Amino acid sequence: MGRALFIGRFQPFHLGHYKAIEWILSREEDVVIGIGSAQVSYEPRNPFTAGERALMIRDTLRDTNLLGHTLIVMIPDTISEHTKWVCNIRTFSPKFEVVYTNDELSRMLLEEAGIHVEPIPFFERERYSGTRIRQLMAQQNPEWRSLVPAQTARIVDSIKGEERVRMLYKIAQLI
Ligand SMILES: Nc1ncnc2c1ncn2[C@@H]1O[C@H](COP(=O)(O)OP(=O)(O)OP(=O)(O)O)[C@@H](O)[C@H]1O
Ligand SMILES: NC(=O)c1ccc[n+]([C@@H]2O[C@H](COP(=O)(O)O)[C@@H](O)[C@H]2O)c1
Repeated sequence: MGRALFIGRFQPFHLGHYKAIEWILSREEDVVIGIGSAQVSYEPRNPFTAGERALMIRDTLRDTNLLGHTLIVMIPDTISEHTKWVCNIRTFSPKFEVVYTNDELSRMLLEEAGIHVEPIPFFERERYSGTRIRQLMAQQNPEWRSLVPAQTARIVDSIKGEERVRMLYKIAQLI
């Protein structure tokens, strides 16, 4: 039991992410939630700002009493300078013993830097996927609401997020 880092883009924060955090906290004392691609927003694959994503996570964890075991940090990308990304992680996160991620590029970069990496079991991956949720939002299909915590849905509504995703897909000619 120590401190872990869990990295993701959380576009948006969904129930698969929430179950992953519960699972990590069944093995670790504390989890640092690293909001990856923190500098990116208003893109079809990354519609929400780092601040909006932080609110989705904070409000969900506060209402489920996990907030006291978590810390949210922003991790900006180093775009094509992949070897510098681990340096960003060390700059923006407090020290940790292990990183949880299923992203293969992240795993490779972290392991090459001598960091211990563990995978996360997927929870109902066919349902809980950021890509699928953004597609449903772009189609204005309310099914996305059953795939995210109520607190995420509330933040998305407060920023007219469904309309934003639809517009971003339209601009990119994805719908
Ligand atoms: N349903 C899930 N169960 C467990 N872990 C998940 C689930 N969905 C995503 N994760 C993991 O959470 C981390 C962050 O994921 P990310 O923010 O990319 O979500 P995603 O659903 O994979 O989104 P996208 O489809 O936009 O890539 C990754 O390691 C990812 O594998
Ligand atoms: N060079 C880089 O900036 C670099 C390399 C590997 C992963 N990452 C980031 O790590 C995060 C991985 O999270 P996902 O599991 O959501 O893909 C993403 O934000 C991704 O951009 C960044």
